[in-house]
Amino acid sequence: MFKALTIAGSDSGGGAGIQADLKTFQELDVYGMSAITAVTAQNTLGVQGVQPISKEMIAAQIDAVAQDLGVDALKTGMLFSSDIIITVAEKIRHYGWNKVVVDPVMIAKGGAPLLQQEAVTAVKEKLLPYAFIVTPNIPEAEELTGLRIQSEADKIEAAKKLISYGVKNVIIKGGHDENTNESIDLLFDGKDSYTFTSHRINTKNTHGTGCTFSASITACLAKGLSVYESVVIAKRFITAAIEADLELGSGHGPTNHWAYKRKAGITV
Ligand SMILES: Nc1ncnc2c1ncn2[C@@H]1O[C@H](COP(=O)(O)OP(=O)(O)O)[C@@H](O)[C@H]1O
Ligand SMILES: Cc1ncc(COP(=O)(O)OP(=O)(O)O)c(N)n1
Repeated sequence: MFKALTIAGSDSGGGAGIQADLKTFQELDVYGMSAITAVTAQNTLGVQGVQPISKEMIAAQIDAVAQDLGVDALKTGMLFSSDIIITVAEKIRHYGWNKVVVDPVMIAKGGAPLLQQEAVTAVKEKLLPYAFIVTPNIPEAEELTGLRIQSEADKIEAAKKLISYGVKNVIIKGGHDENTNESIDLLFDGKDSYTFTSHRINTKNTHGTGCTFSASITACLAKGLSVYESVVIAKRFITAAIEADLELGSGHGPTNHWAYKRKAGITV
């Protein structure tokens, strides 16, 4: 039994956040656990409300999981404030967890802020030193490094800067690079870089792609796969999930978390 923890926000619409993470863990045969950092009122049209959880309650959720169930790997998603980031980083340090995937969630697809602007420094200084893998999209990588990203060389430069903050591996995702008909994710391990390419799927239903991708990586790390192997599986998982997108709601619909297993012919 492999176990993964997500420390992230709740998306009432079920497409992103904790809900996407737990669906992904389940589909990849990993037992999923959660520490909720914020509750959002959210659907495919956008975010209608955000209520952060107190840092004491977040710490209590993490302790409850750590002290009884155990954690093989964890991911962080929406962390909202500096206080929450510092609380989570302190728990990661305390429990000595090293399979830590940081998805530095900043802004939802509809434009709603999921991280306070003044908390960007806390991500860099307090959380990234504990990250085994960080998975920014292009705007997030630009915000964290202050660099403009327009080419593969720019992605490598930005990845090097992120490594200088103490991260072991960087994946800069290509979903926002709409100048190409491909979606190219770049992995940099501090020495070598690797690209993972899929055709760009023409759909508006990409709500929760980043959460689902980072949760897939976390599940694979929990099972003992290498970083490279985990990204291979995560890319297959998210591509299948976007290809078989769900026409739910009237805005940006969620991805299809069943698709990867169904593609492999596994049905119940
Ligand atoms: N239209 C698309 N077609 C194919 N893959 C996509 C598409 N949009 C996003 N992806 C993939 O989904 C994952 C999440 O990327 P991205 O959308 O950049 O993250 P985020 O949701 O954090 O903004 C990456 O693996 C990326 O390549
Ligand atoms: C509660 C919550 N967490 C994270 C996100 C952002 O998810 P992401 O996978 O980056 O997808 P989009 O917001 O780009 O659709 C969220 N919306 N809600």
